[in-house]
Amino acid sequence: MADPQTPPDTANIPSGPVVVFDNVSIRFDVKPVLENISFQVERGQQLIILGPAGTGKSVLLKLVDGLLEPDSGTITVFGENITRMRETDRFKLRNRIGMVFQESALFDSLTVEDNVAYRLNEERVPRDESHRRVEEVLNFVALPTAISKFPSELSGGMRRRVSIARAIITKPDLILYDSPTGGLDPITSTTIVELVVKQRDVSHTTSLLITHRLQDAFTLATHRFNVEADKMEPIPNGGIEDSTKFLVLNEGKIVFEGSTEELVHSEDPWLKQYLS
Ligand SMILES: Nc1ncnc2c1ncn2[C@@H]1O[C@H](COP(=O)(O)OP(=O)(O)OP(=O)(O)O)[C@@H](O)[C@H]1O
Repeated sequence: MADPQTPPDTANIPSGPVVVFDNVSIRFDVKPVLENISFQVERGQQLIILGPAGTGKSVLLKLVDGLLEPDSGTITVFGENITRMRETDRFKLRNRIGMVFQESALFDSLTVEDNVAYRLNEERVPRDESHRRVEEVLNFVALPTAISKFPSELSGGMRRRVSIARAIITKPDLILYDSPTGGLDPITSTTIVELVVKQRDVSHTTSLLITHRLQDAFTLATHRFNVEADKMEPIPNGGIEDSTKFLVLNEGKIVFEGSTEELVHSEDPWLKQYLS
């Protein structure tokens, strides 16, 4: 690879939005989960998805990754309509997307190295190259000594780092984070948020990120990664990261879409209550 610190090669991404939902609906049995959802994510943007439990946030990410198909509407990713795509094409598309699943979703029987190299092994990348890339990416997530360990030997925060390493090893054009800080204590959560900010600011990868912690969402929106100092810092003068946008879902519908400033100044009573 693919030094994880260099920006992805975006030459093969057509210009225009990276993700477009046009009037997308999905139901399970008779239960509507997402209804008439339309939004788009521009290249280099970070879309933070908020909303109460069970409102369809994870389903939305799975639709982007082609793991679920909508009942109606159209989803375009990298300029391609993925709505009724053949599985082989969908597989190729997924190779360009890094997914950080809820609760890490590591394979317990595989070492950290084999978890992180999973996609490289699928692509039959030679073992020495794969090993080098795993080392690089584990350095990026500040976990170089965990390479031979099994997930059960790691803390929750370390497992989350491994999961991020696995998602970024292919240098994806799009990263989907499903609750990367879910279930972690506040201090560990901040270290994971710092890693997400680092990945965002070093590589400028487009991303969608679900979080239940409003504090994490606002940290993402108000901080940047200082490469020289190798740490996250607040944007000076109360600045806002302007590539950050918010989407708030409630009961399967979009109740807010816009910038950080628009979110915090919204007069919508439900939103004010949710954010309080
Ligand atoms: N494969 C599935 N089959 C049936 N129902 C499903 C499936 N996936 C999700 N659901 C249902 O869809 C609804 C939305 O689920 P989803 O996981 O997207 O919510 P969420 O907003 O991510 O919730 P949380 O914040 O708790 O993670 C829930 O009622 C869930 O039970």
